[in-house]
Amino acid sequence: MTQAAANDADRTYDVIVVGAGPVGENVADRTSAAGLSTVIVERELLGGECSFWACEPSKALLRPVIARAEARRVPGLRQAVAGPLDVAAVLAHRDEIVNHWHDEDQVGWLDSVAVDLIRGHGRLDGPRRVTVRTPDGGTVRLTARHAVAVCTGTTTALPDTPGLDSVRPWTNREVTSADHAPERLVIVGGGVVAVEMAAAWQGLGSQVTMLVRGDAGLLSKMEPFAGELVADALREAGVDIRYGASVASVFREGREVRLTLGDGTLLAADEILYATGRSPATRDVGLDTVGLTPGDWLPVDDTGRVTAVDGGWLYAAGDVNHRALLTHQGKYQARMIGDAIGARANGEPVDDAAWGAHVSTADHTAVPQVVFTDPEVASVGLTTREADGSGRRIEVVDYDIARVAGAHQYAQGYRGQARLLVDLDRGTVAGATFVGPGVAELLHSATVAVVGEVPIDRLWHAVPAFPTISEVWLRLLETYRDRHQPRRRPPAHT
Ligand SMILES: Cc1cc2nc3c(=O)[nH]c(=O)nc-3n(C[C@H](O)[C@H](O)[C@H](O)COP(=O)(O)OP(=O)(O)OC[C@H]3O[C@@H](n4cnc5c(N)ncnc54)[C@H](O)[C@@H]3O)c2cc1C
Ligand SMILES: NC(=O)c1ccc[n+]([C@@H]2O[C@H](COP(=O)([O-])OP(=O)(O)OC[C@H]3O[C@@H](n4cnc5c(N)ncnc54)[C@H](O)[C@@H]3O)[C@@H](O)[C@H]2O)c1
Repeated sequence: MTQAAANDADRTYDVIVVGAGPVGENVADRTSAAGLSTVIVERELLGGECSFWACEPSKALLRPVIARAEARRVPGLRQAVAGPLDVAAVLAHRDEIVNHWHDEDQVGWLDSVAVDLIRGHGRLDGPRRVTVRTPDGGTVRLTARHAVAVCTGTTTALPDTPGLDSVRPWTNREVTSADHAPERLVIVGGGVVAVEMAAAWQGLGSQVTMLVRGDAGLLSKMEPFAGELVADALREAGVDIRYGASVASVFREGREVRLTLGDGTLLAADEILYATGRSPATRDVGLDTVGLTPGDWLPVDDTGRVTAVDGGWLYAAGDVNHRALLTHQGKYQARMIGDAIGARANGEPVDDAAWGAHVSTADHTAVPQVVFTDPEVASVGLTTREADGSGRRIEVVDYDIARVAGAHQYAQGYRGQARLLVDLDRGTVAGATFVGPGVAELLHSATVAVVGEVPIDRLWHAVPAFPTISEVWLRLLETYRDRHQPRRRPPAHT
């Protein structure tokens, strides 16, 4: 039964989940599957940021931009896609993907997995208790027999730049739901949201200017060549990327946003997007009632229990625990956490050894991510910088993907780069990064290799089909082998 009555007095459930983004939904699904009565509290739309203002709409905007760029590299097809995109059709498709910002599909799914829904703003109210302020002004008081899971996600972190309050800056919400391409769009930031949205809106007709602080380049948390290749392509698409650029002040005059940069440069735009990272949505969830500080992230152990709270009843999953701000990784945590809550409540053993059924071990060593730009960036596990500080003996193996036969078939003038990090003591892959058109679907092979700790010797038997871009695996193995077993020179023929 969903949509529990708004002012249904006090109610008791086995499990209360606050926040019905992709992560909260999955926690609730698993606790319900364990036979626990479960209620989920959501103040906006079921499906959360990801479904309506992040992953889904952003990928809908990017897909035609990437497809067109790729088609333009295929001889014989290039001429057919020389023109501009049909922006109205792209936006209409985006609207369909987000179901016009309605969540009845998710409500139906919740019903099918026997989870109750209460619409409203949830706040902790002491141990195991949650109070919900409902849209009609009512209050529902909930008590959990076993667990409360906070899955409230994040919002855009905005700096305190003078004037920012008054300009109505775009965040991920406006940039993914806009109904037209602004003529001039300034993007502050050089991370994942910034590069994806720069690619999308430049492709849809805006003149994009990126203001990137410092000199670390784009995508600074990834291998440096990732940001470099993406920057090259963005520039070729017409994006103006300015490094070492900060916004000193900003104001809106009429419809125009006026900026003064740190070096005194003046800039004008129609909209300004802040893609400057995320803040936990914990300011108003009653953390103070359980001894925590409002606005903080919620660090957890590997079974998802909030470490700073006694009693083991409070869990946090997804963005809000700050482990990996990605939908798939949050949903992975949710499955483990939901099952761990179920095991504990049912008096069953908790399998909390590394890689066990109730722990999110992969959060530490094997987080996959794809950046959906042209070229795509796909990475999992350690980067070279992380390896440097890890104390592990790591060897870096690089290969130019353009030299792979599958890449020649894929696109004329293919540009791409692959990097494997080999753990020399274990003889396994510790990390991988692929940059290039069409590499997103290569990533899961690397994730399996990292999580499965597949020995390099065994990887020789995983034969990539010819002529696919996956043959880069073979070239990486050959590069590694030839370094360790230099070719011997055959004797001269006499
Ligand atoms: C532009 C953009 C693009 C992205 N693209 C990708 C991508 O392609 N792939 C990927 O893996 N990740 C992507 N991400 C990250 C992804 O969106 C997040 O990792 C994911 O949404 C986290 O899910 P969550 O359930 O933890 O939080 P959210 O999706 O933020 O959901 C939290 C939910 O909790 C609700 N809530 C909050 N407080 C309360 C309260 N007090 N009471 C009741 N309900 C409450 C909110 O309304 C919301 O529905 C992207 C992020 C952005 C900003
Ligand atoms: N395809 C995907 O998987 C995908 C897509 C989008 C977002 N996400 C996730 O969402 C999260 C948020 O993305 P994001 O791009 O907002 O964060 P991010 O941490 O990737 O990048 C933030 C950027 O803003 C800059 N910045 C921070 N504060 C600033 C300030 N005060 N002034 C100027 N610049 C500042 C940083 O230097 C960095 O370049 C990330 O963790 C990301 O993994 C994932």
